[in-house]
Amino acid sequence: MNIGKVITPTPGRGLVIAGPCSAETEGQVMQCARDLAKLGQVDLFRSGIWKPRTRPGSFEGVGKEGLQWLKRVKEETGMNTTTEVAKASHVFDCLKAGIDVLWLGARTTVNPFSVQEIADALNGTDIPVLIKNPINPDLGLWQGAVERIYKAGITRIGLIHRGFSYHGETTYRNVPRWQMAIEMKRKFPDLQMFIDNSHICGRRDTLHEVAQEALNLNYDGLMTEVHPRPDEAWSDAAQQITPAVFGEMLKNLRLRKPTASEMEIAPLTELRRQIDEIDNDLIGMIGRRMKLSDSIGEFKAERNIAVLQSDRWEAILVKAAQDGATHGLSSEFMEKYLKAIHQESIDHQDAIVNR
Ligand SMILES: C=C(O[C@@H]1C=C(C(=O)O)C=C[C@H]1O)C(=O)O
Repeated sequence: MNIGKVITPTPGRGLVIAGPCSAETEGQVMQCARDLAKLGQVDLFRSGIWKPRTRPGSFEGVGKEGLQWLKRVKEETGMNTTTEVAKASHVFDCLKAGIDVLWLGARTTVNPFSVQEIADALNGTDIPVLIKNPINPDLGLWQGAVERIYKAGITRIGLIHRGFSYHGETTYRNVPRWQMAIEMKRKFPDLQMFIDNSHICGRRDTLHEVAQEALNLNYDGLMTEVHPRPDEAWSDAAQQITPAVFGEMLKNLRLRKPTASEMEIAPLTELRRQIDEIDNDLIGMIGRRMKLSDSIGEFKAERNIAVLQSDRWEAILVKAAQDGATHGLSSEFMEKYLKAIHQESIDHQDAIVNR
């Protein structure tokens, strides 16, 4: 793949996409745009024109009319503009109105029919496209959307990480699952990656820390929802902030260098060698552990005993959580690590008892 940048990087600072969740009135859009333009750091002004809402009856966007407001934003402030498209007619309307960048929302990425419809509508154009992750943590859908848009001839594509829907207690509106984004960066190293901290957080007080985490992970920039009067916003009020608060946040974020010169990172060579050695030892030890599990599997096979032994497993989990804590390992990590080991151990024994 030969993919170009959606936004040309500005040395020394991260890229910034900002604007209200929804375009509500011309006045609201223009006020937000003027205040954001004053910050002098906004590369792309965002605003939802068509809003995919979970249930009917809530504000579903102003529609086509709002595109003219975005046009005015560009004329008056010089900022490029972007909005979400969810079907072919949206694409045509945006192209006609001179919108600079389009984005596919999470509810679109999740549906290959919709993505293909948009890809077909884009064919023959060269407008840049940003693709949000799908609602559910399915990397294939995110990857598939990139491939469909690329096949339509679009050569400037970027990714927006907006987190994943999660059923259960969490402090996030959409859990980040950073590993999913790291994996997408591995698959598509040329694509710019933006953090949509607004949709991950769903609230104002954690926006900064999530944006900073993304910069620590070498993201190219952020997309944040900014509203002149957040509390009065017609959609997603709880996660929007004023242009002034946003400006403060930008000031306090620290951009990290992607890497450093060979000479500067030379001291890491020895530490990395030691890590390689430990990884090697760990793999060897896990292999040995599986051999013991195989022997237990043989024993169970002979006597027709169940593979899963819940009491033993529970005892291992409890002890490991304590041991892990004494070595500074989080209980979340210990649990994930042991579950992976346990599953491999079960798979080994299954192969034996099913023989
Ligand atoms: C190895 C055993 O079989 C299973 C695998 C376990 C493990 O890998 O630690 C623990 C309990 C069992 O669910 C066992 O019974 O001890």
